[in-house]
Amino acid sequence: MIDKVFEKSITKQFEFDEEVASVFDDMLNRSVPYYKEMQRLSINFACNYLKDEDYVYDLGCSTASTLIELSKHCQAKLNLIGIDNSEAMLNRARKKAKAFGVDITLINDDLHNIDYTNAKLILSNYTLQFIRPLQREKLVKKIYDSLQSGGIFIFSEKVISSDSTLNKQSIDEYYEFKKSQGYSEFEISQKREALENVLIPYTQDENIKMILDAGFSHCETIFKWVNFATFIAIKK
Ligand SMILES: Nc1ncnc2c1ncn2[C@@H]1O[C@H](C[S@+](CC[C@H]([NH3+])C(=O)[O-])CC(=O)[O-])[C@@H](O)[C@H]1O
Ligand SMILES: O=C(O)C(=O)Cc1ccccc1
Repeated sequence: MIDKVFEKSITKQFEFDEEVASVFDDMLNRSVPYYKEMQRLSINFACNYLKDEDYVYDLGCSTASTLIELSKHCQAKLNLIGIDNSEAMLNRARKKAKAFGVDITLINDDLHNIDYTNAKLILSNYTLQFIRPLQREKLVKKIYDSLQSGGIFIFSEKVISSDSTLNKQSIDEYYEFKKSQGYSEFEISQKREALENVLIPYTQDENIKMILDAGFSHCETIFKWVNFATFIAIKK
């Protein structure tokens, strides 16, 4: 279904409710530049590290697109676990996983409550940005502690620039992208307002610092388009 959520006047903050879930795949494809390419790269890099019986967790799995694609592209027989606290998203995830014949354990819970023990790969595309800063640092520490040695964490985030001029230019560039995807100026500004204080982006350097502070031995970006970045972090 086509995303028209922000065509009407909005009075509440952005939420992953039934209305958003019903158009979510279209929303993501039209709102995140190079979403499919970022997903393809996350999966290809992930597959380099995976072998049979490994545990893979997707934090903020939404409609399970990434886990379904991962299972199609990786040779290894994996234990796939998707976590999200939106039942509306998980309903769609269950239907899609069934339709594609992919076995995924889908858990409705807050990301902080999950035991990620023995994870080989933890994925989290465009989800940490919705976690409050102090909680975010805590979650990343938990991710680090749970990974096996040699395990990896791949995540994507909307980022900001610490240079205010460049930051403004990046926002302008992003709005041009959204216009090119068919969103009107009204929809763009409505969504920006709804996301205020809900989506809290860090700079690229802040993201890398958070990862290294948690204990990871290495972190770098494998993809970046203006203010959207994908990172890979490695636990020694
Ligand atoms: N505290 C939380 N606990 C559990 N889930 C949460 C929490 N906060 C947010 N979520 C969930 O995180 C997901 C973020 S969307 C991820 C896209 C996906 N990774 C994709 O590549 O298709 C990104 C976006 O919409 O920008 C939503 O489904 C929320 O319900
Ligand atoms: O659409 C936006 O304005 C964004 O900042 C990215 C985004 C995409 C999908 C859900 C939430 C935020």
